[in-house]
Amino acid sequence: MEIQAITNNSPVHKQVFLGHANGSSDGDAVTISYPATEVVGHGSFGVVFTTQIHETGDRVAIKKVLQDRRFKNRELEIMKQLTHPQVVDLKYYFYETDPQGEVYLNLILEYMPQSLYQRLRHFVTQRSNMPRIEIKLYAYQLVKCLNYLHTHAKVCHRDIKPQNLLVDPETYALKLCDFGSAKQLKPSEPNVSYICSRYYRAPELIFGATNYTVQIDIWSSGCVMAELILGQPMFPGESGIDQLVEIIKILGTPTKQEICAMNPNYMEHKFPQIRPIPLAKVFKREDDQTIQFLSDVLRYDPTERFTALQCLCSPYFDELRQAKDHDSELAEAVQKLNLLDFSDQLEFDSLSLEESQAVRHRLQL
Ligand SMILES: Nc1ncnc2c1ncn2[C@@H]1O[C@H](COP(=O)(O)OP(=O)(O)OP(=O)(O)O)[C@@H](O)[C@H]1O
Repeated sequence: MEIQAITNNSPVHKQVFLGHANGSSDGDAVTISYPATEVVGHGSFGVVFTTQIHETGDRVAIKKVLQDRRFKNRELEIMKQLTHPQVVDLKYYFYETDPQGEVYLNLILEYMPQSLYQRLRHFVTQRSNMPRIEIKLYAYQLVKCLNYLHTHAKVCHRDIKPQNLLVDPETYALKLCDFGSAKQLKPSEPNVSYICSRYYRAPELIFGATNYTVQIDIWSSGCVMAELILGQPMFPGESGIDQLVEIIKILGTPTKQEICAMNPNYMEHKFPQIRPIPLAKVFKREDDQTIQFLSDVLRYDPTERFTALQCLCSPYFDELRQAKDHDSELAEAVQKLNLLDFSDQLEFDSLSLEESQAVRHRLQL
């Protein structure tokens, strides 16, 4: 879904709740005003439009979704808990009722100028490639975001794709949006496997697993990064099962052990034996570190697949860490985005003291 806005002059005044009030119920109410906007873009779950808050001058995106009165809105509950530089911030929210009595929830979000999908299309239509360093900056921010989401908030996004990654090509900032499919996964409770957009679905989801982990987001992230390099989806499946065929064409047939790691209940083991194509052949112009990173991330076995923290520590990102010693455009971007700053409370809180010291050392902090 794209966003657009047509504004007229009369401002709207709204009583709204703060996105991050203390306590679990609706927090403090404040009044804000903004130019009336007419919605033009429609998505599967609602509409998103953009405006500017008069009182603060902040540009925002307002996502309006139909609220089922029987349930708490999970997207709202999750967004209220999240604060991280690589997560689109929930500034305020409010409810409104239309003349038919339907209730809508409006999420007022920090605005970002483009999606990564639009950014990639810009290069594809110019018949050029996204610069390698731009890909690396986005990939780093994505795994930094996932480390926070998976280890601190214990949330799995479940719909990582270029359309849900918002970027600012001027600063190279990247932020994750659309927590409409996100969920806190509990090891003892099954979860539906029919989530995530097709090209980015982890193989364990295609195998129908209901005991999957946050590692499904890592697979999707690998697919996104591969797409930024190739200029097109790496696994463009035409249907649910064809998605698996596309994966097998490159990674080869999964072994029995790998199938068992993806879904121990999957009994059908009859697959044609296809040999893997080395990733160095798929990504002919990429260096060894890039190839190694992609092969660490695009693994069938979710327990073998790198975690977000292992991704952050990958030598692939050393170029960003080393940039701080140079006087360059890259050093400036890394510094302005605070990419080498980590919070013990938000990003390393699942680690022991020794582990977090070792990680800090590896991340050259
Ligand atoms: N904070 C934001 N700033 C700018 N654009 C945004 C923002 N949030 C969402 N968008 C735009 O709106 C689109 C749809 O947003 P989102 O994915 O949250 O809605 P959705 O109804 O879940 O959409 P979908 O059709 O993907 O299911 C995004 O792909 C992006 O282009």
